[in-house]
Amino acid sequence: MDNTLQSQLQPLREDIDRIDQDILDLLNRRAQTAQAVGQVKAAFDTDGPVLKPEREASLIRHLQQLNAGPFTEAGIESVWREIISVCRGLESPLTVAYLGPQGSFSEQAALEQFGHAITKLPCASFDEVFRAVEAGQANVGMVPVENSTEGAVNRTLDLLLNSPLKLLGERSLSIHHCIMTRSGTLDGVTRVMAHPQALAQCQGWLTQHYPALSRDAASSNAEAARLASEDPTVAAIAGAVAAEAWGLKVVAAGIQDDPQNRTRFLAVGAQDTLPSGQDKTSLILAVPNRAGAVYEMLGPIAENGVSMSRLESRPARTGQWEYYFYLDLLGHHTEPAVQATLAALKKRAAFFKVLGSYPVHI
Ligand SMILES: O=C(O)C(=O)C[C@]1(C(=O)O)C=C[C@@H](O)C=C1
Repeated sequence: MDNTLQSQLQPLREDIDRIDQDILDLLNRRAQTAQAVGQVKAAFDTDGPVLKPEREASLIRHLQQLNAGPFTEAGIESVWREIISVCRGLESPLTVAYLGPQGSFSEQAALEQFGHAITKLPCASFDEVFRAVEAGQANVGMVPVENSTEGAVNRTLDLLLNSPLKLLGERSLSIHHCIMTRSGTLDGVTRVMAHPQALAQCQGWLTQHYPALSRDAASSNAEAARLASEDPTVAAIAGAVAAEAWGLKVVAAGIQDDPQNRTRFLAVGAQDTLPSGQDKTSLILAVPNRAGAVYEMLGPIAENGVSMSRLESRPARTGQWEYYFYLDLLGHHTEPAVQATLAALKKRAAFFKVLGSYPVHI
């Protein structure tokens, strides 16, 4: 028997070649079917969006349930996000706005959520992301809303309060920060730049290792990387993707104070999202400034057996110690228990705004 490595590998690789050809045929059948879906949508729903977040989420969850392995559940999600991305792109291109420039964590979140077959629209600020979607220059926007170390991203909360856009998805990303420079060392570096959130997430490490470096805010980590690529006295804190995007060398990786550091991103758009089977509803409330008001506000949530996964407050800027409360409830706003809860909350609240229902991302 021929026992060389090559002779054993060859038939297995021939198997893989045949399987790949089958997959390719199936992918093309899927792509043609998606094009047919696109034509039906165009015929019935002249201006309706091609993107159906509820269908994408339920289809991926269903495949994960069917999966017998050894292909992993995470693998199913990332592979099908890309398959759907290409199919969706054949129906109609999806433009996604996010805080740039190239290499930002927002870009990574956008690519993980919508796949690589999108048109990217990197913006200079969160405000610009909202403006781009509101003006129809982008179909959706992807913005960070909370970080596990630093808490809420306040600008996003304020924009959600005033924007007509709705939430259509969420995604949580592991955030591993690196410190990077042109040379790969900190020789000659006098200051470190990053988004204030990232500087805060790495403050312990910076104080311990480089207390003398001045810490300067940039509009985004990727922007700090871009600046560091032009100035050898600047180090940037950003993700490894940004180092590659801007030709920088990583001096130290994983410098965030919490190794489990995560950021949750929200997708915003002009469309409503139907139930996917596992959804969240986000809303903003204000209650009168009197004793017991917050306790009473939460009553209908418990009475209807609805779970609250998040409660955040923001000053209402009235100078009266009044607050907006940002709530995430489990369930779609069309589910009876959530519907009853929202109706009761609306009756009690001085301000009430549903931001939208969207598929839960685990
Ligand atoms: O089912 C649809 O509505 C489609 O357009 C197909 C498809 C897919 O590729 O599965 C593509 C885009 C939508 O966001 C959802 C699903």
